[in-house]
Amino acid sequence: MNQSKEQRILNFVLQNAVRGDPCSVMDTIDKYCSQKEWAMNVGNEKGLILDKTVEEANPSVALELGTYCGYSAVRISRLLKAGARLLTVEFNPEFAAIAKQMIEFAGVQDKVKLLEGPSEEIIPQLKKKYEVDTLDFVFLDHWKDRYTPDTILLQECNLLRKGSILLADNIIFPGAPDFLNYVRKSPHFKCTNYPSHLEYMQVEDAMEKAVFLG
Ligand SMILES: CNc1ncnc2c1ncn2[C@@H]1O[C@H](/C=C/CNC(=O)c2cc(-c3ccc(F)cc3)cc(O)c2O)[C@H](F)[C@H]1O
Ligand SMILES: [Mg+2]
Repeated sequence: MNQSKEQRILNFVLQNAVRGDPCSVMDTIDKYCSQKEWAMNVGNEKGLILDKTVEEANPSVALELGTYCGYSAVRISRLLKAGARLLTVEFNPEFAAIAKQMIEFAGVQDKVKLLEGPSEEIIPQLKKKYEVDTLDFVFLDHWKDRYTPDTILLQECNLLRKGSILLADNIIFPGAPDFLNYVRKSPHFKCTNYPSHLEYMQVEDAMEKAVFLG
């Protein structure tokens, strides 16, 4: 049975990256996906915007929606302070299995909890089952039409506090127009746009930061 692209990416990391070195894992994925097979990792250009936003948030508890191969889970968790944790949500079992191995190879498994299942089911469980009080940082990078319903669900579940920072990928390409509308029109969010480019391509893209005002 021939391998998936995601399996090929993982194998390339296992054979070429340095075990326990998150930057080496990120660089190796970026090398493979820019030279051999494109994949929807946030990449290094938008990754720098992600880094700066994580550093600004300095989260104790961070949430990622859409783990995929684990590139941004490694990227985010490498910046977390001692005792801080990232909860990352992925409902595709193949992707979850790849991401789990990627996270362990990078040596960040003690900071990352991969939650397998749909975000709409997991978000309502975060307080009771995963002992979350509120979220300091949320990275949205899953299906683009789910950004808005999940942002509303996070509020309904009382998971955001004054100053919680949301960062959304792919605002231009593939685009998340309803999310952009929702957060920019809402009196509960202060929004900032960060123009960038689609990962590994010279196509315009952007990220949107939305700070919850309470
Ligand atoms: C809905 N609830 C979910 N719960 C848990 N895991 C989920 C859920 N929904 C999806 N997942 C999981 O999250 C991931 C989904 C990522 C989607 N990302 C993209 O589509 C995406 C697409 C492009 C793109 C650009 C140009 C082009 F020509 C083609 C594609 C670029 C990007 O940076 C993206 O992020 C994963 F696949 C899915 O199982
Ligand atoms: Mg993306």
